[in-house]
This record gives sequence, C-alpha cells and structure tokens, in this order.
Amino acid sequence: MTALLSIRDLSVRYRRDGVEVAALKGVSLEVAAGERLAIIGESGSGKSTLALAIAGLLLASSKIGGSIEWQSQPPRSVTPPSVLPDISPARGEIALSSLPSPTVNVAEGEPSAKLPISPLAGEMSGRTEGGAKDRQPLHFQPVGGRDIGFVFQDPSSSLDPVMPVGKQIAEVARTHLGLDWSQSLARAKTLLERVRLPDPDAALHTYPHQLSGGQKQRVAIAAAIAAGPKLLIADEATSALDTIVQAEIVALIHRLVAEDGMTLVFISHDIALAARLAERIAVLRHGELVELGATAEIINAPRHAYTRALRDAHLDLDAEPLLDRQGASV
Ligand SMILES: Nc1ncnc2c1ncn2[C@@H]1O[C@H](COP(=O)(O)OP(=O)(O)OP(=O)(O)O)[C@@H](O)[C@H]1O
Repeated sequence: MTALLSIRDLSVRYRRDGVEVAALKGVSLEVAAGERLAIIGESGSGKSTLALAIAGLLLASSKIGGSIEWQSQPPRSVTPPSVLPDISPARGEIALSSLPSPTVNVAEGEPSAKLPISPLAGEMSGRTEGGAKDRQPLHFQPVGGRDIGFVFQDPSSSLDPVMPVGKQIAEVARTHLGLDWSQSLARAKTLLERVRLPDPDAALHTYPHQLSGGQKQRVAIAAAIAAGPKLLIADEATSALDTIVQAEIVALIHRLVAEDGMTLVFISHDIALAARLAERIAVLRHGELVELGATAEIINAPRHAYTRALRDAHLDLDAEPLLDRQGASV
C-alpha cells in the first residue's frame, strides 16, 4: 500500500513547571493510504501527542524532533478539497485551522514555532512563517487543514454551545468549500443524515446541550468530515461514552471511513475497541513505539510483554472475544 505519511524518529518534549516531559521518544511509523490504524497504550503513553503531531496541533512551546513527511496526494473520493474544521478542545469552539508543513524536519530541541507554518499557539492560524513561500515542497503539502479531520474525546468542549449544530457544520462548508449559506445548510443536513442523527431537519437547529453525548459526538464527526478530509484522526473519540454508544460510534466511524475512502488513525487506550476497528495496531509505552503489526497478530500473538499485558488485562475484565478473528468486525 502507498504510504500517506511517514513519521521518522519523532520526539516531542513538553515543558511543565520548569520540568521537561518526554512525551514521544523516537517514534517511526508509516500510515498507509486508506488503512485503519489504531494507536493504543496506557494513559500518558503519548497517544494524543502523536495524534496532535500528525495534525500539526502541538503547542508552539513543545520541542519537536524528527520528521513527518506526507507522500503524494491520493485521489479524493468526496467533495472538493477545502480547509477542514479544527475542533479545538482547548478553545471550546470550532476553529479554522492550518496544518504545519507536511515535511516537518526540526532539529531535536528546536522550538516548533520555527516550523514553516505555525502549530497551535493559542489559536490556529494559517500564517506561514520563516519564508515558507520560498521553500520547495518535495511532497504533497496538505493545505490549511483540509486534509485532516480530527475528532476529540469530549464533544461538549469541541462544539460551540451557543451555535446551532447545523450552522456549525454549515460554517465549515461555507468557508472552505465555497458554498453559499443555503448550499452549506443543505450539506450540513446531508452530513447529519450520514451520521444518523434522528430528524436531521430539526437537528440542524438544535444546540449541543439539547443532544446526548453520543449525538454530540455524531455532530463533531459530521463537522470533522465536512471538508472531505483524506485522513480522519479520532482521539479517544468514544472514551466519554457508555459501552453501547461506544459501539455505535465505532460502527459509524467505520462506515464513514469506508464510504469516503478515508485513512483512519484511531487513538484508544482500549485494545478491544481498537481491534474492532483497525487493520493494524501500534502500541505506545512511555513515549516509545513498542510494537506495530496487523491486528490479528497483535491480539493473537503479541511479541512484546507490554502488549500481552494490555491484552490479558482486557481478557481478565471482559469475557467477550477481542476480535472476531476475521479482522475488523463492525
Ligand atoms: N501540554 C502538556 N504539557 C506538559 N506535559 C504534557 C502536555 N500534554 C501531555 N503531556 C505529558 O506528555 C505525556 C504524554 O501525554 P499524552 O496526552 O500524549 O498521552 P496519552 O497516551 O494520550 O494519555 P491519555 O490516554 O491519558 O490521554 C504525559 O506524561 C503527559 O503528562
């Protein structure tokens, strides 16, 4: 399979209370175009940091080493390209984001603010820095976030509480697909249908607080895919939901990814959930990639003791089979 992006020797360090935290330590992996990749590990293992690094959403104060290199652009299967919505949990609203340069190549310890396009720094901006226009991109360059959709754990903090959800989705379409308001609202309605919100016409006018947690997450997913991204990153997108709703959201993500031909990076601490959705699983521990393989291999024949422990811990807690032995079962 063609690689969509290659991550090489990626390390990320945060600074907190004067102390440096090494969140990622030399992680290398490729994400193939069209695959469903899960990244699992315990709390603090660096999963979110990896997701944010891929999306170019790391704090400007973080120190980044290594590279993230995007390969040639695969054919888009959905609507015209556009800038995608960044649903920023830090800001509690849908913001319009830009990605960093796809080829992020920074010396270890160099501030990420020196990246060609600034990462998250209080608010997302599409400004280029450091004379990015003069650079000759060697690879496909994702523009203004249009190529990555991001779904965060908590839909309550990723949606604007005082804006009807239809408008939140339509805003994305209007701004970035060049549609007028009626076209944008029609698109929002179609997206609400696609994420199976009951009565999409009425749902257009509802506010987030009028929806259940699962419904809010459906809206957040609709907004994340409104621009037709080629890569969808779901960061613990089901963790705040009860088990039944979790399964529904996993099924929804699986269907949308298949329908739109997206690549999926699914972040989860739950190996069972990951196994239901992903074709490959990457296991992070203390910021290091300890194992990467086909889902069936990871589940049935894990090589690393840590992966075995994750699997066995799950088996101890839940008698349900982790995998239907046929791969993703949704
Ligand atoms: N903004 C930040 N400032 C300082 N340290 C951070 C920051 N974000 C994360 N860290 C630290 O970096 C490490 C990796 O965190 P990260 O959130 O990537 O892990 P995770 O596997 O996603 O955890 P969880 O499942 O709990 O979300 C942890 O030690 C965490 O405390």
